[in-house]
Amino acid sequence: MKFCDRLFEAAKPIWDQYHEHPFVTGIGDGTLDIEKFRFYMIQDYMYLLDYAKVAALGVIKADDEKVMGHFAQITQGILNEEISVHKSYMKRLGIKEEDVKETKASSVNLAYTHYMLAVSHGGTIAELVAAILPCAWSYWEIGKKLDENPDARHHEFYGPWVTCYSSDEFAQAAIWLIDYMNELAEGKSEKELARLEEIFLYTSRFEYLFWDMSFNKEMWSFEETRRIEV
Ligand SMILES: Cc1ncc(C[n+]2csc(CCO)c2C)c(N)n1
Repeated sequence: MKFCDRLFEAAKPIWDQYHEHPFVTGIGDGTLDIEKFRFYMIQDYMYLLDYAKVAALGVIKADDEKVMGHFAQITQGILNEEISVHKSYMKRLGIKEEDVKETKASSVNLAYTHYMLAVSHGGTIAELVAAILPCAWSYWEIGKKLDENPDARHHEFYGPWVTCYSSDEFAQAAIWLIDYMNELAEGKSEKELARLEEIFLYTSRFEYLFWDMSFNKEMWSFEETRRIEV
């Protein structure tokens, strides 16, 4: 059994819930309230900028030239391709650059990105990969599942999102990270593997919370700052 099979089994109870979440099913059948998607887009745009920084830390932490190049490609892909899907949605939704700059990160978004950044700054390359793997891998799983509905990619509004995340390019990015995680796990002690699994499960949980926060348009769930607008 490869290490990623173990990770997949351990995370299954969390990942199964992504597929049932109303935000995800709503993208698939086109019923998701556009205002919820608007909230998600702005928070996700901020998330991606931090993810691009984490991938750039991969360039720093890796010592193999090919691996360094791959991480550089992830950063480049996010900044120049994935973000272009976000930009086109933002245009359709009338979201301006200033709107994004003026918006604060939600509690879940901040906790998630700062957890990834902390693990990546302080940890090994294996810990960095464990932290970012649920992001790439679970979106691929979600994209594939949504694409099983032949109408999903043709939906007038959510179609481009489904097409983007079920694309071969995203599949390849996820597969590369899975293979690299398996390679990094080889020869590690059970203590080290358990630490990698712990990180993987934490960011898997954050992925669920990100869907849920978007569905509820939740910024900070206490009275004082509830008035922060998006
Ligand atoms: C909260 C959140 N989680 C995951 C993704 C998806 N994603 C982000 S970067 C990347 C490419 C990795 O190679 C992928 C698939 C997202 N957009 N937002």
